[in-house]
Amino acid sequence: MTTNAAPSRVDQAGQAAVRAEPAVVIDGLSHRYPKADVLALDDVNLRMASGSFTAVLGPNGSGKSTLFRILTTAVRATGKPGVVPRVTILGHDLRVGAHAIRQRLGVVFQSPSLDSELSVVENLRLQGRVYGMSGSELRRRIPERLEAVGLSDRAHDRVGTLSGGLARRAELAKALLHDPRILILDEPSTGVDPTARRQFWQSLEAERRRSGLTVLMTTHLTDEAEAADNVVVLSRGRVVAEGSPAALKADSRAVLAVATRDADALLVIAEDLVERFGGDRLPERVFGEARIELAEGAAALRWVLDEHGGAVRSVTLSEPTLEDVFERTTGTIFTQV
Ligand SMILES: Nc1ncnc2c1ncn2[C@@H]1O[C@H](COP(=O)(O)OP(=O)(O)OP(=O)(O)O)[C@@H](O)[C@H]1O
Repeated sequence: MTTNAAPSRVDQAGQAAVRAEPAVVIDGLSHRYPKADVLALDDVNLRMASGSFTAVLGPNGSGKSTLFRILTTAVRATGKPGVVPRVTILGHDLRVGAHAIRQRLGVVFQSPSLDSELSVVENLRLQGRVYGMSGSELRRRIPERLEAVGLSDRAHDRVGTLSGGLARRAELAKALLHDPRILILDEPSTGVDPTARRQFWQSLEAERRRSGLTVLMTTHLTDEAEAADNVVVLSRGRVVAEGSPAALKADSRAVLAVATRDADALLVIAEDLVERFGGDRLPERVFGEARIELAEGAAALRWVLDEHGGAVRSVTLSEPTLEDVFERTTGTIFTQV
């Protein structure tokens, strides 16, 4: 018998538990490329809440693309001896549920995946057929998606004639065509100018608000990572930092940057600063400039000017940025590739 009674406490608790279930659960994920004998991922553990936005930052070779390939089901994780990785996406185990996962996953690749000889609409029709969409469904969805990414007026143009930024938005329309629950993007703004990047992100944000999409993105750009709910920093296949951008910066100390006229003087000042103020020297971004992360920034700044004012060309004290967090945790200079 069915009733219209309000859900019991147990039902409500059960529904809340379902809602609270993370969209992505990664436990003990390792991957070794057997031929090269490279351990590209080493015991990665992550949770992605449903509807959240996670950015994966890391230097070249840190394992970002490997993580992307595994989560998009293109590569099967090898694990490590004695440890079977467990990856669950929308409740499906990646090892046995890859087909079900693909139906609910949208993917934006770093390199173009659209046929440049076909129009935007023709590309989307092809994509729709891959997902088994019917004619009427496609006729409804394609204009909807093109409008969402601001490409309605270019629908019948050949993809090869679009600017880099518009082509990226066409890629986004393609990835969202089948209404996925999770969108995974691999460095989506590589080579795109700042205005086009902003438009791409506005389209994606609008889609997130509309549909509650869960987003995972690998990136080299800290300004993109700033917009994420959770930032994961990868280095040599391991997660070396994780948290909201604000929490990651709050865990870091102020950064004092000192430049001198003379390289020997710089060495002396940097060593003294580390010894006196217990700072950590960050990788050198600009030749002849030492950057030191320390707790007593203001006192250190005064000390540099009092003791070494004559040798100093410039000295600045800044709040930590995500670049600083990246450099401290990976030991690698942050480069915008
Ligand atoms: N197909 C492959 N065969 C062998 N080794 C690989 C393969 N792909 C990646 N690797 C190695 O695995 C490690 C991680 O590479 P991966 O491409 O995942 O890093 P990444 O963070 O995406 O780097 P990038 O930013 O340069 O794309 C590197 O040491 C890389 O050389």
